[in-house]
Amino acid sequence: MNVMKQSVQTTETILERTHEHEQIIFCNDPETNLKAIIAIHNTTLGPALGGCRMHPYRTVDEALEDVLRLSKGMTYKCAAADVDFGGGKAVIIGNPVTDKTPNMFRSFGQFVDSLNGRFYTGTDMGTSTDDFIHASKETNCIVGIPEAYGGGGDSSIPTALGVIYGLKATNKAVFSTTDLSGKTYIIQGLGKVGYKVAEQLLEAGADLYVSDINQEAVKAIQEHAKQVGSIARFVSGDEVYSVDADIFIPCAFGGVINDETIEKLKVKAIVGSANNQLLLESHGKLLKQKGILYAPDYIVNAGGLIQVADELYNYNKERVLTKTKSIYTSLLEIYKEAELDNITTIEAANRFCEKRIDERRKQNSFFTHTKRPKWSIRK
Ligand SMILES: NC(=O)C1=CN([C@@H]2O[C@H](COP(=O)(O)OP(=O)(O)OC[C@H]3O[C@@H](n4cnc5c(N)ncnc54)[C@H](O)[C@@H]3O)[C@@H](O)[C@H]2O)C=CC1
Ligand SMILES: O=C(O)CCC(=O)C(=O)O
Repeated sequence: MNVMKQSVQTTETILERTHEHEQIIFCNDPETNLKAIIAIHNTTLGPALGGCRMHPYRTVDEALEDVLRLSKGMTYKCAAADVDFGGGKAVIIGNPVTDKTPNMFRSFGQFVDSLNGRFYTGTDMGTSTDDFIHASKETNCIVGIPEAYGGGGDSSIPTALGVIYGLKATNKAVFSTTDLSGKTYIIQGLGKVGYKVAEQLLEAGADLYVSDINQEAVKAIQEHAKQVGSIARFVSGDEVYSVDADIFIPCAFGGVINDETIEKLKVKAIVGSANNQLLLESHGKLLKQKGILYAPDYIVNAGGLIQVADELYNYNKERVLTKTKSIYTSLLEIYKEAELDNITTIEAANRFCEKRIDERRKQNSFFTHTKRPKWSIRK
């Protein structure tokens, strides 16, 4: 009896905790050791679209928290980038270095397919385009696979480009120049996105501080720095927040901007690809009080989304580059609005996205005619 009561309460707690989301799918396949969660946050703008992360979460609770936050972020990212998709994301519980198998990703593809076009997915932290070649054998709802397999290719390339445009806009706002040289940047995470950002900054003549638990990536970027006559100094995970530099570029995990790290930060701005950089929205206020300009993560890192969304409309490289470039102007507009209304940059960005979603919800309020959705091109 007590056990029954407890389990009912637990279910209610989960429903309360996920009340902002439309649908949560828990996926278990003992044959392939797949344990995954797919979260669909909001499909007002279209079917959910968002990458799949693989991480050795310590508990299912930690994985659930991550996927809830990531999928909500995708709803805002889609609205800001003006693509007709909604917010969704997936997480696979496991170590990306030791636990991956092709069959695990085929199994994941089967779960995605069972959603019948409500969720499209591709790479994120801990997953690669190769993983999704396996998943794409089971479903058409995979994006970001190589062009040779019918996809648009590695989405971290436009993501990194978007970060560079974000850095130019922020340099313009803080230092009155779009020139990236002559400044020092701290990059946390030299993975698919961070490494490409580091290369482009070094080539532009910037000095870097870099931090990654993967020493191979650190060595490789230091070698690249030597070749182009710049410097990439290694800093440990503890030191990364207190380095005296101009801009902090988080390109690894979320929640890195919190009470503890804000106290240490000496930079003038934060512009990075990591999703959910602010542990809480209130940390945006603390940054503002400290005079640190925060570039909202989902504006800066939208390049990958722009590319994978475009794949679903018949991919066009020029269009992707033009839309990615517009991250520069979007960010400057957000900085301006935040200043005018004396609000934080994340408040200004959220307000813009919520307005766009509300307007679309109203437009969808009456039936016109049966139409084939644009996004079913590949069905
Ligand atoms: N791949 C993409 O196109 C997009 C990625 N993002 C976000 O950008 C971030 C990075 O994504 P990817 O580069 O794709 O991931 P990735 O898995 O390729 O790279 C992550 C890097 O962070 C490093 N790392 C892990 N723990 C660390 C720690 N404690 N300190 C320093 N480095 C650490 C890893 O060793 C790895 O080199 C993630 O938050 C992801 O959600 C956002 C939009 C698109
Ligand atoms: O970049 C991608 O492959 C998909 C978009 C996404 O998941 C993201 O922007 O976080």
